[in-house]
Amino acid sequence: MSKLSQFRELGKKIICVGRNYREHAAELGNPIPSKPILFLKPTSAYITEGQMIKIPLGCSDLNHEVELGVVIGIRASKIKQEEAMKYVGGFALGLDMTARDWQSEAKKNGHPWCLAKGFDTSCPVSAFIDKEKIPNPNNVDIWLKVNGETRQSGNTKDMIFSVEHLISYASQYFTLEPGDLLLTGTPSGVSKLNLGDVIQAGLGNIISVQFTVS
Ligand SMILES: CC(=O)CC(=O)C(=O)O
Ligand SMILES: [Mg+2]
Repeated sequence: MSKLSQFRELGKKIICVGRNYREHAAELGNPIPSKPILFLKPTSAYITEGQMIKIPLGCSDLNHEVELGVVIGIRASKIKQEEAMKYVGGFALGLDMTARDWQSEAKKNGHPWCLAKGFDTSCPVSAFIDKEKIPNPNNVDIWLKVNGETRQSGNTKDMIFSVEHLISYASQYFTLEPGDLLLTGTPSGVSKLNLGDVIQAGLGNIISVQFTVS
């Protein structure tokens, strides 16, 4: 697997992890999870560079969440943490775009986050990153700027649950298939976006992307 088009075409699922960084859980007033919090986005949420992030109709608080994405390379079901990296095909940078006003409302009412997290254009992604370029996914700088100003700056070493733990955990419940994308949660610094904002985000100097909000 060497091209983004492959993971988009093959990918059947976008599995996301919530509250995987203590500081992000704290900034939204959420408790620290004792096990991974998983949710799904539809693959219709994907966009790639050159496409615009659209503020969904009626949303008044669109937020950015920059995340390390793990692209599954080999079908995996009920695998152990120790063998998890064998199933990784590569990586990607992903943005878990979130309608925060809708998510807050859903949380208050005990409703699912489907609309708040899964609307069209809610999953901008980078090109596929070869596995060898990230020998240790649990120690990668991750950053995001809006109009040139740094908003998120973290490192995956601060994740509560490691990449291996997340893959193993998710595989106990979902069969992971080649091309599936696992978004591993966002560090602190999420903030509101406005029409015309330009987002730049990256993993250290391994990869960077740019998207405009329209
Ligand atoms: C509170 C959230 O939106 C959870 C989430 O997606 C995260 O990355 O953390
Ligand atoms: Mg997220």
